[in-house]
Amino acid sequence: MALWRRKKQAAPEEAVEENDPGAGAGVALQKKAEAPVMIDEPVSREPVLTVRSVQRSFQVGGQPLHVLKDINMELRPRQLVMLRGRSGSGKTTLLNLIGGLDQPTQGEIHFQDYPFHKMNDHARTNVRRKEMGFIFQAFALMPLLSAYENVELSLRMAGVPRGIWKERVTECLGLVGLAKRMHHRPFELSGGEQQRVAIAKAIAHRPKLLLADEPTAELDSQMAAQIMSVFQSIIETERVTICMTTHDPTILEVADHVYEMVDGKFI
Ligand SMILES: Nc1ncnc2c1ncn2[C@@H]1O[C@H](COP(=O)(O)OP(=O)(O)OP(=O)(O)O)[C@@H](O)[C@H]1O
Repeated sequence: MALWRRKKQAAPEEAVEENDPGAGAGVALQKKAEAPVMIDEPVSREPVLTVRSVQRSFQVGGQPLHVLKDINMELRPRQLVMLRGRSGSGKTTLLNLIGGLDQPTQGEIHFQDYPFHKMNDHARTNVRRKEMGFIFQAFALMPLLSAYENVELSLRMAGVPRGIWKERVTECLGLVGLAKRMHHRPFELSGGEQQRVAIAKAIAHRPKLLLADEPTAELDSQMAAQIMSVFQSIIETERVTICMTTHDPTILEVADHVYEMVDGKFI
């Protein structure tokens, strides 16, 4: 049974919760090839992000360690792109560059019209706050705040006017199927539910690009499928592009593109 169908555009609340592991429903991800055609506004062909001839080295014990070697890639509007590779292959290093958290040793990174490779920390931080969402360990949920307050915090940080917080927080928690868990704190939620709050938090300020580092790593296969279903859903409803790292071969089928990384290069 498909977990979520684009044609129907069901409320994701319904889509996720009908597949609650407790309900015994089977979880099957919707393959890209089977996606029904939607009548919608045209999607721009301009890349959201371009990576050109990027290298990243670190000095370790006085010697250069070449972690990324001539990386070229593109992220297009409303794509779900996965970076796959063994531990230590360089996925997180690349995601950090894409997100403007770090800069390349050589090469160019363009996020929309912003040349990240030339911009200073402050300028990249400003772009990141407004235009990007992160699902990284370092941007984890605040343990003492409820799901609602966690999402609200990200709107506050992004400088979104207070008057629209309530509506947007409620909307985002609904999008990830957590309308009924709004006032729970992280420890009162399952691992998959916590990850869904992290998604709501990352998309609340309407970023163009959502970056996720191993978003399914701690989850069982059914919960991982739910997270991928939420990603498919928000690509449509929020018109966001998603780039994520993964080790998990079972979720690759929902990607628009998979970049396979070995020893700092794409193969
Ligand atoms: N700041 C740094 N200084 C020195 N070496 C680093 C630094 N950051 C990453 N590395 C090295 O770069 C290599 C790639 O690390 P990275 O975290 O990108 O791999 P990964 O593919 O994300 O691995 P995992 O799947 O385990 O998270 C590793 O050998 C790591 O030790």
